[in-house]
Amino acid sequence: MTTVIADPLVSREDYRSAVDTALQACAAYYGDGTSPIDDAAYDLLAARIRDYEAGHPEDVREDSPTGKVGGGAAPTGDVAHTVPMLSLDNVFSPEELAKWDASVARRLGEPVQGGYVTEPKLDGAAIAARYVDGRLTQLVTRGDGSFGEDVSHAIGSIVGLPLELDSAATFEVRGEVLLTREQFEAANAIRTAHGAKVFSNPRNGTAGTLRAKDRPYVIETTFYAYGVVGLPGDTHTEMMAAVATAGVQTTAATPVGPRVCATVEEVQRRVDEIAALRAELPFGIDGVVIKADAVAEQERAGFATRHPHWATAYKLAAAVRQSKLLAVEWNVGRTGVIAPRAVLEPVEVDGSVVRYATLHNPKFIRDSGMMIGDTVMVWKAGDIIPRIEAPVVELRTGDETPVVFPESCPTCGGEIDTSGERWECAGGAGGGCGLLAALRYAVGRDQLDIDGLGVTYLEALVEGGAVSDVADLFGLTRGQLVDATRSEKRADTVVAQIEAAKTKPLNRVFCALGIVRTGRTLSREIARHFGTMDAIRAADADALAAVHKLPAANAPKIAAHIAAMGPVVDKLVASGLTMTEPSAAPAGTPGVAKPLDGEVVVITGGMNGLLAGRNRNEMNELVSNAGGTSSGSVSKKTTILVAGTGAGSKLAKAQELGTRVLTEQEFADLVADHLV
Ligand SMILES: NC(=O)c1ccc[n+]([C@@H]2O[C@H](COP(=O)([O-])OP(=O)(O)OC[C@H]3O[C@@H](n4cnc5c(N)ncnc54)[C@H](O)[C@@H]3O)[C@@H](O)[C@H]2O)c1
Ligand SMILES: [Zn+2]
Repeated sequence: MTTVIADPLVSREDYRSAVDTALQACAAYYGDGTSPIDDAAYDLLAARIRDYEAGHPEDVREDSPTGKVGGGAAPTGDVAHTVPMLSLDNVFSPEELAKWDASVARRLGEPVQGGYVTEPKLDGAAIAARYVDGRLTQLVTRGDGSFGEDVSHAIGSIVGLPLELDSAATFEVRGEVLLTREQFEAANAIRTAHGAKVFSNPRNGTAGTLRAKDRPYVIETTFYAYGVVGLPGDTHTEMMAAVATAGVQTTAATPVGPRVCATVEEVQRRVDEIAALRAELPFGIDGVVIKADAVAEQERAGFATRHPHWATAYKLAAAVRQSKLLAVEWNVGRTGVIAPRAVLEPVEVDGSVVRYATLHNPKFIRDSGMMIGDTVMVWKAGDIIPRIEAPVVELRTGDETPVVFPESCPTCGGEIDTSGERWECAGGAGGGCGLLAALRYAVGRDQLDIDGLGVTYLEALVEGGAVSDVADLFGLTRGQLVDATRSEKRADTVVAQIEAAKTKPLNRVFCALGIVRTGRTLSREIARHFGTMDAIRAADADALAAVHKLPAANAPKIAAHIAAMGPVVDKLVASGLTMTEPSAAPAGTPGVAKPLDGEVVVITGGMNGLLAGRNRNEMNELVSNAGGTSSGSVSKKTTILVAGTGAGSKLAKAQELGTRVLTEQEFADLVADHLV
């Protein structure tokens, strides 16, 4: 594909190559919707071609797109249209609108008497839907205006086009098939799940979807009627009302639905109104269509080859433009989410200059296959944040480079939690950029177990400023919790859970601090080793390195983080949390003998009876409290295997090695003193 020529065409070669480019663009645009150039680029190209042709009539190619529906290159089928399906003329300003109004008056020999009806110019694909005796029998694309393709395979997947009407009417309704913003999101999720390329914008997705056969999945689209052949009526308005009565969807119920205007000034006001509503609509529009309402006046005004004289499209600023992806920035939000943002070559979209677009999350970047240097289509969704979806791979030059993903938090340099779709800073636990992640961890079942505080509620508390570290959870009032959870009942649950959290042993409290390089197991070891929070805080790196299982290399980082958390710990102490470990065996003091001293225990299968409902971590905690060491896999070192229900390969292995096997009941008896 040659690139678009920005300068006027001077040579015959330039002209011929411009026509080739335009034809290829049209074939792709009306075909599977994958045109590599945006509408503004196409319109410029088409204007250059028109200008050249005006000055060089002898050079005009027969297949030139000028004056043809679909540029003469849209895929056409073999279904003849009952009445031609035409394109629309354009106006871009109040002056041009006034001129157009004057041209209609000239053709009529007097100003329009029946008024103009304004409708949204829906941005999808035109289609004719044929109802015979009340049943939807055939769908036909616009094609070249005279012949279209049969796309009846799409019947049943288009909202707004019922399979059967209430009456046995026979008529052909015309309108636009489109993907609403919601359907677009759903479509791309389905495409991603099937390993297919995401659609770059709703319009592209519609064209591709309509003509695609044999897809292993169904993509739902929406239809809005804007014309009808075969229903009686003296005005466009009356006929569209009849379409709606028959049960086919029109735009009447949308905020931008049809309105009859007596004067061209009134039309202009409605255009401005629709332009202002554009961003909030559930579907994309690229203009306002203005039609003489009276059928008699339409007939008198007549048709050009490509468009009717009695209608025009007032184009709004382009909502989809192409640009280049210059870089990807990674920003850490207040809740610790590390969000990618596209830096774009500045481009005007829907009337404003766009420099950045959202990229949602790392998975989105991977799924779209985007590279730095790629050409991308930029558009505005319902919100005003500009978006890009997929790169135009046809325009790659080979100089594109992969997007680089961060390996540490761009703000604090801490670790990144990449386990979810959204990446989060896991570095600054207890505050800073990882706050939300830290809080979620702290309230987890294996830490403070305040599971009534789901992420949404935590977010609300953080956003509202009520919580800025883990300790703040213990200062929350019932009122604040009612506000955050929007429920008295939920708030009471949380109040009780917060109260219960105060009785959790030191290992849980320590674990909730989210100290770097420590997890549940190490938190238990540390709590057991030191016995009290004071002793932990007094420990230096060397003292920490003496803890069982704690790698000496990590000790300095852990010590530093514990020190940094001092103020939070002070607040926790003040709130009355437990700062001692019941089963602690402080170094040097000979502990009381415990049932699992020296044992290496593997737990497998589901727990019942006295142990019912304990998850793996709680079982490990129990083993640890009873003096043993737990392990995840059976080896020669294993001394006890606890076989719960459904124990499988681990049990077989233990039997093979001659390891002592205990039932859950036997194990429960053994550690009975430590069951709480
Ligand atoms: N990017 C590309 O490669 C490329 C190629 C070809 C054309 N285009 C773009 O397509 C446009 C011209 O194409 P066109 O002739 O298909 O369409 P058009 O924009 O000139 O308008 C005609 C179409 O508008 C639609 N429409 C929506 N709402 C309507 C309503 N209420 N009443 C009547 N019609 C309504 C219908 O589908 C109808 O076929 C230009 O904007 C051009 O830039 C782009
Ligand atoms: Zn961070």
